[in-house]
Amino acid sequence: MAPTYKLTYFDVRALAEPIRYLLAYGGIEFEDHRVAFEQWPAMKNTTPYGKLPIMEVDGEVIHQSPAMARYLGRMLNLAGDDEWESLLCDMVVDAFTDLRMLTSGFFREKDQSIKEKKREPLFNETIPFYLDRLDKQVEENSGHFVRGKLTWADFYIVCCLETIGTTLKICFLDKYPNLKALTEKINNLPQIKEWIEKRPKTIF
Ligand SMILES: N[C@@H](CCC(=O)N[C@@H](CS)C(=O)NCC(=O)O)C(=O)O
Repeated sequence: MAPTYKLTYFDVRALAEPIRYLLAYGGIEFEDHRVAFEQWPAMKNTTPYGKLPIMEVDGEVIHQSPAMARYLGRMLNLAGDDEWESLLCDMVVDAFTDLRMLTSGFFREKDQSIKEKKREPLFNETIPFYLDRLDKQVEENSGHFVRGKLTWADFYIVCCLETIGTTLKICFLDKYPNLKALTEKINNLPQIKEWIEKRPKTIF
């Protein structure tokens, strides 16, 4: 019997969307469980590290969005062709995560004066620093992050870049043609197009 998959996250795209993309790409049926923010405090301590997303695979709980994406990537032959290429996927996702942590820290910052201090260096230095490099990596790897091959790193980064753009209200892709082309390539895959059409419409 095929394993069962239940993905639990908030009713947003953000860190669950790469997982949803990969499940959709693989034609894997899954329960897309969305928790209301008001329900979360009561649920937090029932999760392994007090965070979402989590995914139940045949009832076993797994967590950490990059680990989940990597797991699905291996299952779907989207982790490169050998250990080295698998490492290349991990490295670019980990580098991207450094950026993501900074942008999500900014987005969540409640103290407006701290937020304003962080704004200029984040928008004018940090984000361009990372996006220049990510764009160059795609250019040098024939349109993907790893050696011209479709990998889970493409899915992970394309989805999370979209969230960075939406949450920080910035349209940066026009400045980064290789990231833009990769985003269009992923979003135009037939399974992903179908998922985008049917997924719930959410704020980010
Ligand atoms: N490293 C984790 C981070 C998970 C994470 O930060 N989740 C946030 C939502 S994006 C969360 O659960 N926030 C609620 C909380 O911390 O109480 C991953 O990649 O899955």
